[in-house]
Amino acid sequence: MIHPIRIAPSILAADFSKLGQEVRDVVDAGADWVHLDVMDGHFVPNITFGPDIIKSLRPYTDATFDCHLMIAPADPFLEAFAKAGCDVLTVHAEAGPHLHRSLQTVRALGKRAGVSLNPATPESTIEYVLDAVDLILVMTVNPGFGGQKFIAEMEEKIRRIRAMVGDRPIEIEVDGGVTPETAGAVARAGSNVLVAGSAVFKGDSVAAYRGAIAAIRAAAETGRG
Ligand SMILES: O=C(CO)[C@@H](O)[C@H](O)COP(=O)(O)O
Ligand SMILES: [Fe+2]
Repeated sequence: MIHPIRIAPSILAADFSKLGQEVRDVVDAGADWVHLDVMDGHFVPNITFGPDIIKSLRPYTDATFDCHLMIAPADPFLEAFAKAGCDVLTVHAEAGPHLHRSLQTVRALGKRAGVSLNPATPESTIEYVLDAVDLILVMTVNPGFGGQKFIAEMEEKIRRIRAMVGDRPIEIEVDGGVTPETAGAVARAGSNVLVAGSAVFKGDSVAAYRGAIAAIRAAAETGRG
């Protein structure tokens, strides 16, 4: 199944003193989804925000809220993130021993279930949960921080995941170091949702956000062929 290219700016790189406005601006600038990086200082060495902040951002746009949960355990918090207005809830395969249960819980909450793999985690980890998954997020940096360098070895992993998914209607997302320079390769390998934090928010105006999103989208469309 061919999904559209979607650009999902990560507000991790936005100005935290005016997050609502940043969300509105980046959607006005052409973002398809808004990527929300939730970090707990335990699963990853950084802390960001939780469901209350996400709830406060919800009125600023109708765009899909793509919630990347870098927390362990995740299960006790899934309902709170669902109620906060997240549309996609992605848990890390490494975050707990009962991945299938986490994914079932997300779907039971009426949300799309995502699973994320750290760079060192092989795609075989998710082979037996594919029918419980709506989205696979391939980390192309080690999670925890924005502005890191894209790990090129992940292109092969995306390709293998694309083949493993087959005809299932699963979206493949890439996250970390995505720029107009790397977008073509990840789209060619088979991903369709491209997260970009610093590449978008390094701009200082809505016009700059629009230019960056358009450049990433154009590179992805060209790469996909
Ligand atoms: O999940 C993460 C980091 O853990 C990402 O979503 C980053 O926020 C992406 O930032 P850039 O690499 O695009 O600057
Ligand atoms: Fe992320």
